[in-house]
Amino acid sequence: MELKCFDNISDLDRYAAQIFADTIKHNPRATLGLATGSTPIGIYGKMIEMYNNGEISFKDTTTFNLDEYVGLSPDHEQSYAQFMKHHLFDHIDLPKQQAHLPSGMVNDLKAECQSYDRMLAEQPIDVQLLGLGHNGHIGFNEPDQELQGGTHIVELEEATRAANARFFDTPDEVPTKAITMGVGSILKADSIVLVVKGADKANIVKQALHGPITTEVPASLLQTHKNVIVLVDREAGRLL
Ligand SMILES: N[C@@H]1[C@@H](O)[C@H](O)[C@@H](COP(=O)(O)O)O[C@@H]1O
Repeated sequence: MELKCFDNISDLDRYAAQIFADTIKHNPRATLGLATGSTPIGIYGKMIEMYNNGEISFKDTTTFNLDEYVGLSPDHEQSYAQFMKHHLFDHIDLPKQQAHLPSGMVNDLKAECQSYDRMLAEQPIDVQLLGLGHNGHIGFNEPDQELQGGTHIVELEEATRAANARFFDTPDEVPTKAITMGVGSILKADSIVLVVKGADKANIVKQALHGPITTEVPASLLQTHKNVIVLVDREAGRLL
């Protein structure tokens, strides 16, 4: 695992975006694993700048997002589908049919999980972007006695719902379930970029990187991957 600590958030965001840009330059047909949450917003901003400068094009890339809420339509303002449109997809040349998010709106969620896994198997992820939940979750893989390998439906922890309530009008509106890529699928990515920002994540990032490998801290399983780069700001990195 490689660790890089940044004094300046803009430098961190540029560094992360450059990893994705380099991947696309090396292979214009690359498959990118994308994440939501507040952490990647600045990174997407830098990717858009690079696209606008003519440095990169997404026209032949494929993207897979980690997760989506169950019960929110892709038009809902707080759906991850809207998040991605707003923060990245509407500003770049990625063809719509090459941008994949699991759907939390279909009747047969089990079939949706299987179909997402099939697509992931056909187009393995070259580089996966990850944020970190306060409880150590990655995607929406919550701490548990066991973790699932493939895409599955998860019951969100109250703490996770509370953390994400800031994006909704009222806390009750935060969905109770999500569909998420499993830890197994995340670990299949060729390389992983874990980004952690803010003092409130200092403790959990320390546990994830230096604590025991345990399903109770899903991000700790990243210690088993051969090619992970961890980018932290000064506050998040203060205990490392
Ligand atoms: N499912 C997402 C995760 O993919 C994300 O990493 C996490 C942290 O979010 P933030 O970056 O806003 O702290 O929140 C959500 O629960």
